[in-house]
Amino acid sequence: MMKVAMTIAGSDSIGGAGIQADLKTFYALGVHGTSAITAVTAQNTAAVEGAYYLPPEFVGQQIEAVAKDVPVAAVKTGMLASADIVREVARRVKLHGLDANLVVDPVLVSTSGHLLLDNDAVDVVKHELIPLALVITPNIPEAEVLSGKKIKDIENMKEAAYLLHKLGARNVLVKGGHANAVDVLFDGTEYRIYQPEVRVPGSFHGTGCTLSAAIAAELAKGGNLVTAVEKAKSYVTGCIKNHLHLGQGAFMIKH
Ligand SMILES: Nc1ncnc2c1ncn2[C@@H]1O[C@H](COP(=O)(O)OP(=O)(O)OP(=O)(O)O)[C@@H](O)[C@H]1O
Ligand SMILES: Cc1ncc(COP(=O)(O)O)c(N)n1
Repeated sequence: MMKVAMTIAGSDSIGGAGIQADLKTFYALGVHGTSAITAVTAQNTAAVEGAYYLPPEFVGQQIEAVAKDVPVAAVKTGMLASADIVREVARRVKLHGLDANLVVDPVLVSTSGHLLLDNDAVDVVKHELIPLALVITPNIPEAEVLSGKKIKDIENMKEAAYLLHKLGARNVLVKGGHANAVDVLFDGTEYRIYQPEVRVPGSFHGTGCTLSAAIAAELAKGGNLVTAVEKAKSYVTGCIKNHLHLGQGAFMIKH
């Protein structure tokens, strides 16, 4: 039977990141994609021009409608917008037993520089959502904010992963797209280094969303985390290699 994955994230009108990237990834990797939208953004490859947050209880209602109807094998979270939405998502994850394969992408700021999570929500993500996660997938700036540690090299990525693991996530993947595209996975005991097949020059929109959605898709199909990350990295590298120059800002990756 086809496996079901869910994304809890924001809508991106230009179709490169957020819910749109996640559903394309789920489709490409052969799982049925479902969604709970947290916010609707008016954005393009150059800027986020506006963001409209949905009421937290309506985010919860979307999760409930899906979870009571189909078996959700894996979930990823992306843009969560406000502290109250984060609290509602954490509550629903527990209520519907969605934490076994929960991938938390702690999205803070867009590539174009817009805040996608209110400042007062950062502590709620740290203390209420991250402890439920099978894996969290911060990029370097997010790992710096969440761990309080400056990151300059792979040793620093390992140190940040170690500190973030203490928040209660079962695994931590620090992504190196903002450096040399080497990613570091820490499971509490061992560090694994994922080398990119190639580091493509340029700035890309939606790479992090795509990677976390691909990890969720591979987990939904029954893979373990180490191979799910490996396959997800290879999927996102392929999308980056096939990028398109559609807009005025960051490149659009191609699924
Ligand atoms: N230029 C690149 N070439 C190859 N791989 C890349 C490149 N940029 C990012 N990646 C890979 O893409 C994945 C996403 O990492 P990245 O650090 O870009 O996340 P992010 O900053 O959250 O993404 P987003 O642009 O969606 O915010 C990682 O596996 C990273 O190594
Ligand atoms: C709705 C939404 N979710 C996530 C991102 C992050 O992606 P990026 O860092 O590539 O801008 C985004 N821009 N918009």
